[in-house]
Amino acid sequence: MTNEDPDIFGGGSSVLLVNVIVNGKKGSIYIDESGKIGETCEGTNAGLKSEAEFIIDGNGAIATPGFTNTHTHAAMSLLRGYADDMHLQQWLSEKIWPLEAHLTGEDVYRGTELACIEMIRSGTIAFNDMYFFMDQAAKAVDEMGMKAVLCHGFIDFGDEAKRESEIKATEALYSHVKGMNNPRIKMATGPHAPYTVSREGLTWCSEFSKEKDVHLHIHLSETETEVKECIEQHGKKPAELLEECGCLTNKTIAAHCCWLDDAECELLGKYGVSPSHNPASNMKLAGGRAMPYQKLLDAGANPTLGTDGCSSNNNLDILEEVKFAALLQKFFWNSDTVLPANEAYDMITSAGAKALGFGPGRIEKGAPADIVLIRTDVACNTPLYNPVSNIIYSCGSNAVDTVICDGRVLMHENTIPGEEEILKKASETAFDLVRRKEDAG
Ligand SMILES: N[C@@H](CCSC[C@H]1O[C@@H](n2cnc3c(=O)[nH]cnc32)[C@H](O)[C@@H]1O)C(=O)O
Ligand SMILES: [Zn+2]
Repeated sequence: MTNEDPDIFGGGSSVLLVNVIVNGKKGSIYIDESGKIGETCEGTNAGLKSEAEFIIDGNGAIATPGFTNTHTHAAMSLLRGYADDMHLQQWLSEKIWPLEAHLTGEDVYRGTELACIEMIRSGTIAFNDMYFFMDQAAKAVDEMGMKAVLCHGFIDFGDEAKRESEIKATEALYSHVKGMNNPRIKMATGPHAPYTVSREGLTWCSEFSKEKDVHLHIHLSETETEVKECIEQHGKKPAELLEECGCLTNKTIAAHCCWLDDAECELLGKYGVSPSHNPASNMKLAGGRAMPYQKLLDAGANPTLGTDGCSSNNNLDILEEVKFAALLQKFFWNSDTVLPANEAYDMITSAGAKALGFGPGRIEKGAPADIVLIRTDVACNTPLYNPVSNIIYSCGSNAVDTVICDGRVLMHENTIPGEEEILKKASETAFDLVRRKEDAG
Protein backbone atom coordinates (compact mmCIF):
# COMPACT_ATOMS: atom_id res chain seq x y z
CA MET A 1 0.00 0.00 0.00
CA THR A 2 1.59 3.26 -1.12
CA ASN A 3 0.07 5.05 1.89
CA GLU A 4 2.77 3.70 4.21
CA ASP A 5 5.59 4.93 2.01
CA PRO A 6 7.47 7.68 3.90
CA ASP A 7 8.20 9.39 0.57
CA ILE A 8 4.60 10.49 0.55
CA PHE A 9 5.83 13.50 2.59
CA GLY A 10 8.48 14.51 0.05
CA GLY A 11 6.42 16.60 -2.35
CA GLY A 12 6.95 16.82 -6.10
CA SER A 13 4.88 13.69 -6.74
CA SER A 14 1.49 13.19 -8.29
CA VAL A 15 -1.14 12.17 -5.76
CA LEU A 16 -4.65 10.84 -6.20
CA LEU A 17 -7.10 11.36 -3.37
CA VAL A 18 -9.88 8.81 -3.63
CA ASN A 19 -13.02 8.20 -1.65
CA VAL A 20 -13.44 11.81 -0.50
CA ILE A 21 -16.34 14.26 -0.47
CA VAL A 22 -15.34 17.09 -2.78
CA ASN A 23 -17.58 20.11 -3.34
CA GLY A 24 -20.51 18.17 -1.92
CA LYS A 25 -20.07 14.97 -3.97
CA LYS A 26 -18.28 11.65 -3.47
CA GLY A 27 -15.29 11.61 -5.74
CA SER A 28 -11.56 11.92 -6.23
CA ILE A 29 -8.97 14.64 -6.76
CA TYR A 30 -5.84 14.37 -8.87
CA ILE A 31 -2.82 16.47 -7.87
CA ASP A 32 -0.06 16.79 -10.45
CA GLU A 33 3.72 16.90 -9.79
CA SER A 34 3.72 20.71 -9.87
CA GLY A 35 1.39 20.75 -6.84
CA LYS A 36 -1.70 21.90 -8.72
CA ILE A 37 -5.14 20.35 -8.79
CA GLY A 38 -5.52 18.53 -12.11
CA GLU A 39 -9.00 17.08 -12.11
CA THR A 40 -11.72 16.48 -9.63
CA CYS A 41 -14.33 13.93 -10.58
CA GLU A 42 -17.04 11.72 -9.29
CA GLY A 43 -16.13 8.09 -8.56
CA THR A 44 -12.55 6.83 -8.30
CA ASN A 45 -11.48 7.53 -11.88
CA ALA A 46 -9.35 4.56 -12.86
CA GLY A 47 -7.59 6.51 -15.60
CA LEU A 48 -6.07 8.99 -13.20
CA LYS A 49 -5.33 6.20 -10.75
CA SER A 50 -2.84 4.56 -13.07
CA GLU A 51 -0.90 7.82 -13.43
CA ALA A 52 -0.59 8.79 -9.76
CA GLU A 53 2.58 7.97 -7.81
CA PHE A 54 0.67 7.96 -4.53
CA ILE A 55 -2.90 7.14 -3.73
CA ILE A 56 -4.49 8.41 -0.56
CA ASP A 57 -7.73 6.74 0.45
CA GLY A 58 -9.80 9.32 2.31
CA ASN A 59 -12.23 6.73 3.70
CA GLY A 60 -15.12 9.09 3.03
CA ALA A 61 -13.39 12.20 4.44
CA ILE A 62 -14.48 15.72 3.54
CA ALA A 63 -11.89 17.36 1.28
CA THR A 64 -11.85 21.07 2.10
CA PRO A 65 -9.60 23.88 0.89
CA GLY A 66 -6.83 24.36 3.47
CA PHE A 67 -7.38 27.13 6.02
CA THR A 68 -5.61 30.49 6.29
CA ASN A 69 -4.75 32.27 9.55
CA THR A 70 -4.39 35.97 8.71
CA HIS A 71 -2.90 37.26 11.95
CA THR A 72 -0.43 35.63 14.26
CA HIS A 73 2.94 35.93 15.95
CA ALA A 74 3.93 32.31 15.40
CA ALA A 75 7.01 32.13 17.63
CA MET A 76 4.97 33.44 20.57
CA SER A 77 4.04 29.78 20.94
CA LEU A 78 7.10 29.73 23.21
CA LEU A 79 5.27 32.17 25.52
CA ARG A 80 2.13 30.04 25.81
CA GLY A 81 0.86 30.25 29.38
CA TYR A 82 3.72 32.54 30.49
CA ALA A 83 1.49 35.49 31.44
CA ASP A 84 -2.29 35.28 31.46
CA ASP A 85 -5.25 37.15 32.89
CA MET A 86 -3.85 40.70 32.70
CA HIS A 87 -4.72 44.06 31.13
CA LEU A 88 -3.43 44.34 27.57
CA GLN A 89 -1.02 47.26 28.01
CA GLN A 90 0.29 45.87 31.30
CA TRP A 91 0.57 42.41 29.80
CA LEU A 92 2.61 43.73 26.86
CA SER A 93 4.84 46.19 28.72
CA GLU A 94 5.43 44.29 31.97
CA LYS A 95 5.50 40.68 30.84
CA ILE A 96 5.74 40.12 27.11
CA TRP A 97 8.13 42.82 25.92
CA PRO A 98 10.69 42.23 28.75
CA LEU A 99 10.80 38.53 27.89
CA GLU A 100 10.92 39.20 24.15
CA ALA A 101 13.98 41.38 24.76
CA HIS A 102 15.90 38.12 25.35
CA LEU A 103 14.66 36.31 22.23
CA THR A 104 17.24 34.99 19.78
CA GLY A 105 16.95 33.87 16.17
CA GLU A 106 17.22 30.25 17.33
CA ASP A 107 14.24 30.80 19.67
CA VAL A 108 12.15 32.19 16.81
CA TYR A 109 13.11 29.23 14.62
CA ARG A 110 12.05 26.72 17.28
CA GLY A 111 8.91 28.65 18.19
CA THR A 112 7.83 28.93 14.56
CA GLU A 113 8.38 25.20 14.02
CA LEU A 114 6.13 24.52 17.01
CA ALA A 115 3.54 26.95 15.65
CA CYS A 116 3.58 25.22 12.25
CA ILE A 117 2.90 21.86 13.92
CA GLU A 118 -0.08 23.31 15.73
CA MET A 119 -1.43 25.08 12.68
CA ILE A 120 -1.06 22.04 10.42
CA ARG A 121 -2.93 19.96 13.01
CA SER A 122 -5.96 22.25 12.65
CA GLY A 123 -5.85 22.21 8.84
CA THR A 124 -4.06 25.54 8.40
CA ILE A 125 -1.86 25.73 5.32
CA ALA A 126 -1.05 29.47 5.24
CA PHE A 127 -0.53 32.24 7.77
CA ASN A 128 0.29 35.91 8.12
CA ASP A 129 3.02 36.43 10.69
CA MET A 130 4.51 39.45 12.48
CA TYR A 131 7.54 39.03 14.72
CA PHE A 132 11.31 39.47 14.86
CA PHE A 133 14.22 37.38 13.46
CA MET A 134 11.95 36.64 10.53
CA ASP A 135 14.75 35.04 8.50
CA GLN A 136 14.57 32.27 11.12
CA ALA A 137 10.78 32.14 10.86
CA ALA A 138 11.21 31.80 7.09
CA LYS A 139 13.59 28.87 7.57
CA ALA A 140 11.03 27.07 9.73
CA VAL A 141 8.18 27.72 7.27
CA ASP A 142 10.32 26.53 4.37
CA GLU A 143 11.16 23.28 6.15
CA MET A 144 7.63 22.66 7.41
CA GLY A 145 6.21 23.15 3.91
CA MET A 146 3.58 25.76 4.78
CA LYS A 147 2.81 29.08 3.08
CA ALA A 148 3.36 32.34 4.91
CA VAL A 149 3.52 36.10 4.59
CA LEU A 150 6.21 37.23 7.03
CA CYS A 151 6.88 40.69 8.37
CA HIS A 152 9.28 42.24 10.84
CA GLY A 153 7.13 43.99 13.46
CA PHE A 154 8.12 47.64 12.95
CA ILE A 155 7.99 49.81 16.09
CA ASP A 156 9.65 53.25 16.30
CA PHE A 157 7.71 55.06 19.07
CA GLY A 158 8.57 58.26 17.15
CA ASP A 159 12.32 57.76 17.59
CA GLU A 160 14.37 58.39 14.47
CA ALA A 161 17.24 56.03 15.32
CA LYS A 162 14.79 53.24 16.11
CA ARG A 163 13.01 53.95 12.84
CA GLU A 164 16.25 53.63 10.91
CA SER A 165 16.99 50.25 12.47
CA GLU A 166 13.44 49.01 11.75
CA ILE A 167 13.81 50.16 8.13
CA LYS A 168 17.07 48.21 7.87
CA ALA A 169 15.44 45.10 9.37
CA THR A 170 12.54 45.36 6.90
CA GLU A 171 14.88 45.81 3.94
CA ALA A 172 17.03 42.90 5.10
CA LEU A 173 13.96 40.67 5.30
CA TYR A 174 12.95 41.72 1.79
CA SER A 175 16.36 40.70 0.40
CA HIS A 176 16.42 37.50 2.42
CA VAL A 177 12.99 36.31 1.27
CA LYS A 178 13.74 37.29 -2.32
CA GLY A 179 16.93 35.24 -2.13
CA MET A 180 15.04 32.19 -0.85
CA ASN A 181 13.06 32.19 -4.07
CA ASN A 182 10.31 30.07 -2.52
CA PRO A 183 6.88 30.93 -3.96
CA ARG A 184 5.25 29.79 -0.72
CA ILE A 185 7.03 32.47 1.31
CA LYS A 186 6.44 36.21 0.91
CA MET A 187 7.45 39.20 2.97
CA ALA A 188 5.35 42.17 4.03
CA THR A 189 6.00 45.40 5.83
CA GLY A 190 4.75 45.25 9.41
CA PRO A 191 4.06 48.62 11.03
CA HIS A 192 2.98 47.27 14.43
CA ALA A 193 0.14 49.72 15.13
CA PRO A 194 -0.78 53.41 14.88
CA TYR A 195 0.10 53.78 18.58
CA THR A 196 3.62 52.34 18.28
CA VAL A 197 4.67 53.72 14.88
CA SER A 198 5.09 57.39 13.89
CA ARG A 199 3.49 58.96 10.82
CA GLU A 200 6.92 58.83 9.17
CA GLY A 201 7.24 55.13 9.96
CA LEU A 202 3.75 54.36 8.66
CA THR A 203 4.43 56.31 5.48
CA TRP A 204 7.76 54.57 4.92
CA CYS A 205 6.07 51.15 5.28
CA SER A 206 3.29 52.03 2.86
CA GLU A 207 5.72 53.37 0.28
CA PHE A 208 7.99 50.35 0.59
CA SER A 209 5.00 48.00 0.20
CA LYS A 210 3.85 49.81 -2.93
CA GLU A 211 7.34 50.01 -4.44
CA LYS A 212 8.03 46.30 -3.90
CA ASP A 213 4.41 45.15 -4.39
CA VAL A 214 4.26 43.38 -1.02
CA HIS A 215 1.60 43.22 1.69
CA LEU A 216 1.29 45.50 4.72
CA HIS A 217 0.35 43.93 8.06
CA ILE A 218 -0.77 46.07 11.01
CA HIS A 219 -2.75 45.98 14.29
CA LEU A 220 -5.70 48.38 14.09
CA SER A 221 -8.09 49.61 16.78
CA GLU A 222 -7.74 46.70 19.16
CA THR A 223 -8.66 48.81 22.22
CA GLU A 224 -10.82 51.82 22.91
CA THR A 225 -7.90 53.56 24.64
CA GLU A 226 -5.70 53.50 21.56
CA VAL A 227 -8.52 55.04 19.51
CA LYS A 228 -8.96 57.87 22.05
CA GLU A 229 -5.21 58.48 22.15
CA CYS A 230 -5.00 58.55 18.37
CA ILE A 231 -7.70 61.22 18.20
CA GLU A 232 -5.91 63.26 20.90
CA GLN A 233 -2.51 62.94 19.27
CA HIS A 234 -3.38 63.14 15.58
CA GLY A 235 -6.85 64.69 15.52
CA LYS A 236 -8.17 61.72 13.57
CA LYS A 237 -9.35 58.20 13.99
CA PRO A 238 -6.85 55.35 13.44
CA ALA A 239 -8.19 54.25 10.04
CA GLU A 240 -8.14 57.87 8.85
CA LEU A 241 -4.52 58.17 9.96
CA LEU A 242 -3.69 55.00 8.03
CA GLU A 243 -5.41 56.39 4.93
CA GLU A 244 -3.43 59.63 5.22
CA CYS A 245 -0.17 57.63 5.44
CA GLY A 246 -1.09 55.47 2.43
CA CYS A 247 -1.46 52.31 4.52
CA LEU A 248 -4.88 51.28 3.21
CA THR A 249 -4.75 49.11 0.08
CA ASN A 250 -6.05 45.75 -1.07
CA LYS A 251 -2.73 44.31 0.13
CA THR A 252 -3.31 45.53 3.69
CA ILE A 253 -4.21 43.09 6.45
CA ALA A 254 -5.47 44.88 9.56
CA ALA A 255 -5.71 42.78 12.72
CA HIS A 256 -8.47 43.18 15.32
CA CYS A 257 -10.42 46.21 13.93
CA CYS A 258 -12.66 46.04 17.02
CA TRP A 259 -13.32 49.74 17.59
CA LEU A 260 -13.79 50.96 14.01
CA ASP A 261 -16.79 53.23 13.56
CA ASP A 262 -19.07 53.18 10.51
CA ALA A 263 -17.04 55.73 8.55
CA GLU A 264 -13.85 53.77 9.18
CA CYS A 265 -15.54 50.56 7.99
CA GLU A 266 -16.43 52.42 4.78
CA LEU A 267 -12.78 53.44 4.39
CA LEU A 268 -11.55 49.86 4.73
CA GLY A 269 -14.19 48.81 2.21
CA LYS A 270 -13.25 51.57 -0.23
CA TYR A 271 -9.64 50.36 -0.34
CA GLY A 272 -10.46 46.63 -0.27
CA VAL A 273 -8.55 46.04 2.97
CA SER A 274 -8.62 42.58 4.58
CA PRO A 275 -9.55 42.90 8.26
CA SER A 276 -8.42 39.97 10.42
CA HIS A 277 -10.92 39.11 13.15
CA ASN A 278 -9.21 37.72 16.28
CA PRO A 279 -12.07 36.73 18.60
CA ALA A 280 -10.19 34.58 21.15
CA SER A 281 -7.51 37.22 21.76
CA ASN A 282 -10.13 39.98 21.99
CA MET A 283 -12.21 38.05 24.49
CA LYS A 284 -9.20 37.01 26.58
CA LEU A 285 -7.78 40.54 26.71
CA ALA A 286 -11.28 41.95 27.28
CA GLY A 287 -11.20 44.28 24.28
CA GLY A 288 -14.81 45.19 25.02
CA ARG A 289 -16.08 45.14 21.46
CA ALA A 290 -16.20 42.65 18.58
CA MET A 291 -15.04 43.57 15.07
CA PRO A 292 -18.01 45.05 13.14
CA TYR A 293 -17.99 42.10 10.74
CA GLN A 294 -21.23 42.83 8.89
CA LYS A 295 -20.45 46.54 8.39
CA LEU A 296 -17.01 45.70 7.02
CA LEU A 297 -18.41 43.07 4.68
CA ASP A 298 -21.20 45.35 3.46
CA ALA A 299 -18.69 48.15 2.88
CA GLY A 300 -16.69 45.90 0.54
CA ALA A 301 -13.82 44.89 2.81
CA ASN A 302 -12.57 41.28 2.83
CA PRO A 303 -13.05 39.96 6.39
CA THR A 304 -10.76 37.08 7.38
CA LEU A 305 -9.79 35.27 10.55
CA GLY A 306 -6.66 35.13 12.70
CA THR A 307 -5.68 33.56 15.99
CA ASP A 308 -3.21 36.25 17.12
CA GLY A 309 -0.23 34.94 19.06
CA CYS A 310 -0.20 32.01 21.45
CA SER A 311 0.22 34.18 24.48
CA SER A 312 -3.16 35.86 24.05
CA ASN A 313 -5.14 32.92 22.69
CA ASN A 314 -3.45 30.42 23.83
CA ASN A 315 -3.35 28.21 20.76
CA LEU A 316 -3.30 28.46 16.99
CA ASP A 317 -6.31 26.25 16.33
CA ILE A 318 -8.21 27.88 13.46
CA LEU A 319 -11.19 25.52 13.86
CA GLU A 320 -11.62 26.62 17.46
CA GLU A 321 -11.18 30.24 16.36
CA VAL A 322 -13.79 30.08 13.61
CA LYS A 323 -16.41 28.81 16.04
CA PHE A 324 -15.51 31.61 18.47
CA ALA A 325 -15.91 34.07 15.59
CA ALA A 326 -19.34 32.80 14.57
CA LEU A 327 -20.52 32.81 18.20
CA LEU A 328 -18.95 36.10 19.30
CA GLN A 329 -20.42 37.97 16.33
CA LYS A 330 -23.90 36.70 17.17
CA PHE A 331 -23.53 37.37 20.87
CA PHE A 332 -21.95 40.81 20.67
CA TRP A 333 -24.12 42.20 17.87
CA ASN A 334 -27.20 40.54 19.35
CA SER A 335 -28.09 38.87 16.07
CA ASP A 336 -28.61 35.14 15.63
CA THR A 337 -28.16 35.38 11.88
CA VAL A 338 -24.91 37.34 11.59
CA LEU A 339 -21.80 35.42 10.38
CA PRO A 340 -23.56 32.20 9.33
CA ALA A 341 -21.52 29.02 8.86
CA ASN A 342 -20.98 29.47 5.11
CA GLU A 343 -19.57 32.99 5.60
CA ALA A 344 -17.38 31.85 8.49
CA TYR A 345 -16.09 29.10 6.20
CA ASP A 346 -15.34 31.69 3.49
CA MET A 347 -13.32 33.69 6.01
CA ILE A 348 -10.88 30.81 6.60
CA THR A 349 -10.79 29.58 2.99
CA SER A 350 -11.40 31.90 0.01
CA ALA A 351 -11.18 35.24 1.84
CA GLY A 352 -8.04 34.24 3.73
CA ALA A 353 -6.35 32.94 0.58
CA LYS A 354 -7.31 36.14 -1.27
CA ALA A 355 -5.96 38.32 1.53
CA LEU A 356 -2.53 36.68 1.33
CA GLY A 357 -2.56 36.16 -2.43
CA PHE A 358 -2.25 32.38 -2.26
CA GLY A 359 -4.73 31.20 -4.90
CA PRO A 360 -8.53 31.01 -4.83
CA GLY A 361 -8.88 28.99 -1.61
CA ARG A 362 -11.17 26.58 -3.46
CA ILE A 363 -10.81 23.04 -4.75
CA GLU A 364 -10.89 23.54 -8.50
CA LYS A 365 -8.83 22.65 -11.54
CA GLY A 366 -5.59 24.63 -11.81
CA ALA A 367 -5.68 25.87 -8.20
CA PRO A 368 -2.78 25.11 -5.85
CA ALA A 369 -3.47 21.76 -4.15
CA ASP A 370 -4.06 23.13 -0.66
CA ILE A 371 -6.35 20.41 0.60
CA VAL A 372 -7.34 19.15 4.03
CA LEU A 373 -9.12 15.88 4.72
CA ILE A 374 -11.54 15.90 7.62
CA ARG A 375 -12.68 12.51 8.89
CA THR A 376 -16.36 11.69 8.72
CA ASP A 377 -16.17 8.48 10.81
CA VAL A 378 -16.16 10.56 14.00
CA ALA A 379 -18.92 11.74 16.33
CA CYS A 380 -18.61 15.42 15.37
CA ASN A 381 -19.41 14.55 11.75
CA THR A 382 -22.37 12.30 12.58
CA PRO A 383 -24.85 12.86 11.08
CA LEU A 384 -23.46 14.65 8.06
CA TYR A 385 -26.32 16.84 6.83
CA ASN A 386 -24.11 19.78 6.06
CA PRO A 387 -20.30 19.47 5.97
CA VAL A 388 -19.79 23.26 6.27
CA SER A 389 -21.98 23.45 9.36
CA ASN A 390 -20.04 20.60 10.99
CA ILE A 391 -16.65 22.12 10.14
CA ILE A 392 -17.61 25.46 11.67
CA TYR A 393 -19.73 24.45 14.63
CA SER A 394 -18.96 20.89 15.64
CA CYS A 395 -15.56 19.65 14.51
CA GLY A 396 -12.34 20.19 16.40
CA SER A 397 -8.89 19.75 14.97
CA ASN A 398 -8.89 16.11 16.13
CA ALA A 399 -11.03 15.38 13.06
CA VAL A 400 -8.28 16.72 10.75
CA ASP A 401 -6.60 13.68 9.20
CA THR A 402 -4.45 14.79 6.28
CA VAL A 403 -3.07 18.17 5.21
CA ILE A 404 -1.66 18.97 1.77
CA CYS A 405 -0.05 22.30 0.84
CA ASP A 406 0.92 23.03 -2.76
CA GLY A 407 0.65 19.29 -3.41
CA ARG A 408 3.08 18.41 -0.62
CA VAL A 409 1.67 16.17 2.09
CA LEU A 410 2.39 17.83 5.47
CA MET A 411 0.31 15.51 7.63
CA HIS A 412 -0.98 12.10 6.70
CA GLU A 413 -3.33 10.01 8.82
CA ASN A 414 -2.58 12.30 11.75
CA THR A 415 1.20 11.96 11.45
CA ILE A 416 3.60 14.87 10.86
CA PRO A 417 7.18 13.73 10.29
CA GLY A 418 9.58 14.97 12.99
CA GLU A 419 6.86 16.22 15.32
CA GLU A 420 8.18 14.62 18.51
CA GLU A 421 11.63 16.17 18.13
CA ILE A 422 10.16 19.61 17.31
CA LEU A 423 8.01 19.62 20.45
CA LYS A 424 10.95 18.54 22.62
CA LYS A 425 13.23 21.25 21.19
CA ALA A 426 10.52 23.92 21.55
CA SER A 427 9.95 23.07 25.19
CA GLU A 428 13.70 23.21 25.95
CA THR A 429 14.00 26.49 24.07
CA ALA A 430 11.09 28.07 25.98
CA PHE A 431 12.47 27.18 29.41
CA ASP A 432 15.92 28.36 28.37
CA LEU A 433 14.49 31.74 27.27
CA VAL A 434 12.81 32.31 30.63
CA ARG A 435 16.01 31.23 32.44
CA ARG A 436 18.06 33.78 30.46
CA LYS A 437 15.61 36.52 31.36
CA GLU A 438 15.68 35.62 35.05
CA ASP A 439 19.48 35.43 35.09
CA ALA A 440 19.61 38.93 33.63
CA GLY A 441 17.40 40.12 36.51
N1 LIG B 1 10.54 45.28 16.21
C1 LIG B 1 9.60 45.18 17.28
C2 LIG B 1 8.97 43.82 17.28
C3 LIG B 1 7.52 43.79 17.14
S1 LIG B 1 6.95 42.17 16.77
C4 LIG B 1 5.24 42.30 17.11
C5 LIG B 1 4.90 42.58 18.53
O1 LIG B 1 3.47 42.50 18.69
C6 LIG B 1 3.23 42.08 20.01
N2 LIG B 1 1.85 41.63 20.21
C7 LIG B 1 1.37 40.39 20.38
N3 LIG B 1 0.05 40.39 20.55
C8 LIG B 1 -0.35 41.67 20.52
C9 LIG B 1 -1.60 42.32 20.66
O2 LIG B 1 -2.66 41.72 20.84
N4 LIG B 1 -1.59 43.69 20.54
C10 LIG B 1 -0.47 44.39 20.34
N5 LIG B 1 0.73 43.82 20.21
C11 LIG B 1 0.79 42.48 20.29
C12 LIG B 1 4.26 41.00 20.19
O3 LIG B 1 4.47 40.68 21.54
C13 LIG B 1 5.48 41.62 19.54
O4 LIG B 1 6.24 42.35 20.45
C14 LIG B 1 10.30 45.51 18.59
O5 LIG B 1 11.44 45.89 18.56
O6 LIG B 1 9.69 45.37 19.64
ZN1 LIG C 1 -1.24 40.56 17.19
